[in-house]
Amino acid sequence: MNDHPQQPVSYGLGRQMQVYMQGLQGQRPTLPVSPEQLEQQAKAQMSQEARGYLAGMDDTMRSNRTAFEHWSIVPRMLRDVSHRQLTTALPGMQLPVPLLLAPIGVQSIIHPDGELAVARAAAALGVPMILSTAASCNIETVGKALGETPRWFQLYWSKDLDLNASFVQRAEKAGYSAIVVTLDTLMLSWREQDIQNAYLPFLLGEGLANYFTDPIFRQSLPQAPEDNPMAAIRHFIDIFLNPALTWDQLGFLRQHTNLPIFLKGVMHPDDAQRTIDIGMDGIVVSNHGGRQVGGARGALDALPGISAAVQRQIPVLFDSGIRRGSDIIKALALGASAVLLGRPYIWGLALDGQQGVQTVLENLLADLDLTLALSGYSSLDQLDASALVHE
Ligand SMILES: Cc1cc2nc3c(=O)[nH]c(=O)nc-3n(C[C@H](O)[C@H](O)[C@H](O)COP(=O)(O)O)c2cc1C
Ligand SMILES: CCCCCCC(=O)C(=O)O
Repeated sequence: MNDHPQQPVSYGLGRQMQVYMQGLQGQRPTLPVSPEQLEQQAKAQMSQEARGYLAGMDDTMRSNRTAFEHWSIVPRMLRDVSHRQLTTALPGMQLPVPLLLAPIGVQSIIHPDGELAVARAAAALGVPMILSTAASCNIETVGKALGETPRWFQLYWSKDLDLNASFVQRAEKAGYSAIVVTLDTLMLSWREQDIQNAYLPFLLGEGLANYFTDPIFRQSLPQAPEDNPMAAIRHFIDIFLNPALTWDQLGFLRQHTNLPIFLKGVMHPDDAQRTIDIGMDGIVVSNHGGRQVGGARGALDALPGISAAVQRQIPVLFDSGIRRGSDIIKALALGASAVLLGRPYIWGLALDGQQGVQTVLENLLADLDLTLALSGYSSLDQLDASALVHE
């Protein structure tokens, strides 16, 4: 089954046959295979607060999905797709698959093992993970759980420059190989469900592991967070909100790390050009999964214009609305080098911890591998806009 050394048996045909063979022994998949059913089942077992926090603006999330529906793959036939290549090259690194786990904060509200369960699943499959600044488990502990698996660190740029530098240095020391600075969350949006539930996990001290373990953060407090958590939370809120941030301040990061720096949340070609002008290494086209700007453009609709502006000078990554293998193919054909998976792995986490995340990833990679082959492509670099029509 696995005659190609670069392809683990769990992709494509291997995964498909494994599931059918288990069916012959009376076993059914433990998690829903369809993303829609997975979402429904996961939400049904979450607390109202966790479900509300995971939500986004309905209209922007709908735009994200509609954008995918307007592009169709045009399959090509008889092109020998017996050996597929899912690796993708980014500056200074080779990714085993064109997929990374998007930074998602405060996973302890979804499952008690949170980011650790996700890291173990990522490590089992070699899928790179991006750890959020607002994680419920710290940079070093998650780094250890990942072993040799590639990991990136997502930075929320706070008002405290020394703290930003400290986070990046900790990430570098713990083996993280890129920094992702998120631009679209300098403040939290008007989140209707959270407001209705009067719930924000950070105010309960959740999702602050990186802050509470940081020497720079700790030295700004009157007392240690363990002794006076409310003072620590108040200081966090004070420095987190940073609406005054501008492009010219990002250069500071360059002086503090040699790691590649990606800017996440770019939705306009001029902002993509600005990213190149200030010497950054990559872009993540994203509207934060429809969580920040209501009435915003679907992220995939922004991708062709940004790819055209960037002209492959730096890699363009993509997220917001990836649910199936065909979605990944569409994003890659429109110029992305890789995609970030958001909520689907969190639904797997909610339903079955580490195993749930692993199953979601195995299914998605199998779907990607088969859809790529059946569309007539054997490697990702063959994909371009000619693989699609817009209708
Ligand atoms: C509950 C939740 C928390 C998130 N936390 C972060 C975060 O801490 N940092 C960040 O850059 N993006 C965060 N994101 C955005 C994701 O990285 C990603 O952009 C988004 O989930 C992609 O959309 P999708 O979920 O529709 O695939 C979060 C998203 C969700 C759903
Ligand atoms: C006040 C802390 C906000 C952290 C934001 C985490 C995030 O990106 C999201 O909820 O979305």
